[in-house]
Amino acid sequence: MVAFEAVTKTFGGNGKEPAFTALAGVDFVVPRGGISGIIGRSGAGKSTMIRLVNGLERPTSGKVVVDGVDVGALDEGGLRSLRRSVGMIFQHFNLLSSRTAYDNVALPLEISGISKDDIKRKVGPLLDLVGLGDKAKRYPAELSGGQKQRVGIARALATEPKLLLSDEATSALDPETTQSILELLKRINAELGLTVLLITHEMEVVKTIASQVAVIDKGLIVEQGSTFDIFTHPQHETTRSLLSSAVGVKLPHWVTSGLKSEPAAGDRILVRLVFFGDTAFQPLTARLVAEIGPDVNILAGTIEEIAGAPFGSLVVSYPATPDVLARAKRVYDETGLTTEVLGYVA
Ligand SMILES: Nc1ncnc2c1ncn2[C@@H]1O[C@H](COP(=O)(O)OP(=O)(O)OP(=O)(O)O)[C@@H](O)[C@H]1O
Repeated sequence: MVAFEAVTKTFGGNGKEPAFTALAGVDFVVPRGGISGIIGRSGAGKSTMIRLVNGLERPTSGKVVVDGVDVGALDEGGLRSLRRSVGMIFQHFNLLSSRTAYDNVALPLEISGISKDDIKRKVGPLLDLVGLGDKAKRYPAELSGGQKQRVGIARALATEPKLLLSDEATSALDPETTQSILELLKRINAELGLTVLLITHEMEVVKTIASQVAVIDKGLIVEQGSTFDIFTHPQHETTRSLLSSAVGVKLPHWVTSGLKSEPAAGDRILVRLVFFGDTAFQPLTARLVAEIGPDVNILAGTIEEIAGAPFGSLVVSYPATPDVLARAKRVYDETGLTTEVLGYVA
């Protein structure tokens, strides 16, 4: 649906200031009908990517292709029709405060020259779809953040786009409202078959709804793939650091403060066990205890859902003696459990 082909984008460079490279050669494909995420820190180049998709910027080199069309080569008329087929939602909703929810949703249809009757036929069902059928006459000031974003979503859908771009759409919302907006986006994606491309700095957002993700750092995609793979096997340092607060268990300070990289006699080993796929459904802790004996401590654990699949992580400790270590290894080898040695404690 969208393809970035060796895209670079530099800003400035024609006056006294040197040119700034916002995108340094990006290759990225957004499959049709899916939900894809681009995640990165502030200034990484996320918004620039979105602005290249809807033609607000042109690439310095390379191509951005949307639904078979080279966006950089479009004239004004071409850009207008592109923008009708690409909906957009924003962090701060961008609603007109002088217009009711109904009139905000109607705006893109008015601009397209659609008759009042046809607008009426469209706006009502759109407000129903986003759960605001009873708020048509409310002004933005009378709506909560989540409700405003629902109006934003209905407005973005008014021109029946094939692609929905979401620029930090949940960043200004509390966690509960964020979840409800993400659920709505998921439903729209499934019911309308709309392709969704979202940019965010929040791993939670990607984890909840995106089936594939690209991690951008200083204008380069450093890692991309299925959300589950990226979350469970992050390769790049930026991904690991973005993930650290979103996935897996946090060890208590009293554990981390005493952690050593080499064992001394009598120490215990701390191991993170990661469960996913087939291993998520096996009674592995019982097996571990049966094999090692009762001296297995569970220090922390969680099971969460990543892109719809279960992912568990459990931190255990047991004596770091050769005999126990060999028995534990046998369990891991036989079950295919993924493990990571975190260190040793006295
Ligand atoms: N029009 C512009 N002129 C000059 N520099 C720009 C322009 N637009 C973006 N940049 C620079 O390009 C870099 C990438 O910006 P971009 O807005 O794409 O980042 P981002 O990942 O979306 O960050 P944020 O999450 O903070 O919005 C930043 O350093 C920014 O200052």
